[in-house]
Amino acid sequence: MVRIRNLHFGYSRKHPLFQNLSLTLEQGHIYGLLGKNGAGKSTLLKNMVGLAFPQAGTCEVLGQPAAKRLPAVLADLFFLPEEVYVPGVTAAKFVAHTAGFYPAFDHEALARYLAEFEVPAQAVLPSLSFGQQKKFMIAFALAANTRLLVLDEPTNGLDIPSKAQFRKIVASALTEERCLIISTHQVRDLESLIDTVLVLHGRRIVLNADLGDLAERLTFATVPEADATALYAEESVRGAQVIRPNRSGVPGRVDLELLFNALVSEAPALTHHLSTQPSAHEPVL
Ligand SMILES: Nc1ncnc2c1ncn2[C@@H]1O[C@H](COP(=O)(O)OP(=O)(O)OP(=O)(O)O)[C@@H](O)[C@H]1O
Repeated sequence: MVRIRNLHFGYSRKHPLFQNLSLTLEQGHIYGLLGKNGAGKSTLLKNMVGLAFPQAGTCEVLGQPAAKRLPAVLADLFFLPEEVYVPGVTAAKFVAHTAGFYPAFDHEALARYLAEFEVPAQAVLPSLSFGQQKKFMIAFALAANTRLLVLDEPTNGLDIPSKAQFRKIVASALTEERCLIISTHQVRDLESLIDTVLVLHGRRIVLNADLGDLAERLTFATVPEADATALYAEESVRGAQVIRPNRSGVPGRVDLELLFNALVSEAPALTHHLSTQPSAHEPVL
């Protein structure tokens, strides 16, 4: 679906955002792209959808260079930016004018998603609240039924019930043929939704791991005091939050926020554990 090799990119030559960044994304998965503010999540997504061009290396989407923006690729790819723009027309008119660009567009699914999100289907789009506009565009993006769907910070601006509706709708829209990439810095919004976590840090992808695999390798706990078994520890009001090797092999819950903090603080014991422990999956680091 997406194949990036040795990508170099920066808005100025002096300050590269990515250096030798490589990443492969497959169909049938929901990827969560995590990174600190300014790490370059949106920019990486823009490279994938052909809105920013590699300075070196390659970025292929659906087997074609993303930068070529071939019509056949664009018909099978939907990118929803963080800031949504809606024209001054009704939802019905927007759909009538735009759905035709996506041959697999599913009108019934759109009606279902809008009902779930409680967005009035007949509204003039700019008269909707910002959150409602965003929900309308998320529903449209999912209904476009493209094989590749790229959502940049989709949960920003959504209220608490809408975030749960979002997770339910997105989970229902995944098929074996589709690949969804969702960027966020609000880790908890995606915890129960994604199956693979990508962490962008220090100009490259420092983690590309299946959540089930991580749950088999690591345990996450809050303990009175961290000891030498901890791969990473963080003080909290309730004690020390620790990541340890999972010696039992029984998968538990992955605390994405703690894992993210550990990775961006470049905890050497964790990095070593993840890069050396045997796994049924590809090496994660
Ligand atoms: N069009 C642009 N021209 C110049 N610099 C840019 C442009 N877009 C982004 N940048 C810079 O590139 C860096 C990465 O920005 P980007 O929006 O990709 O990060 P992000 O990880 O998505 O951040 P956030 O989590 O805050 O949304 C930032 O320092 C930003 O200022």
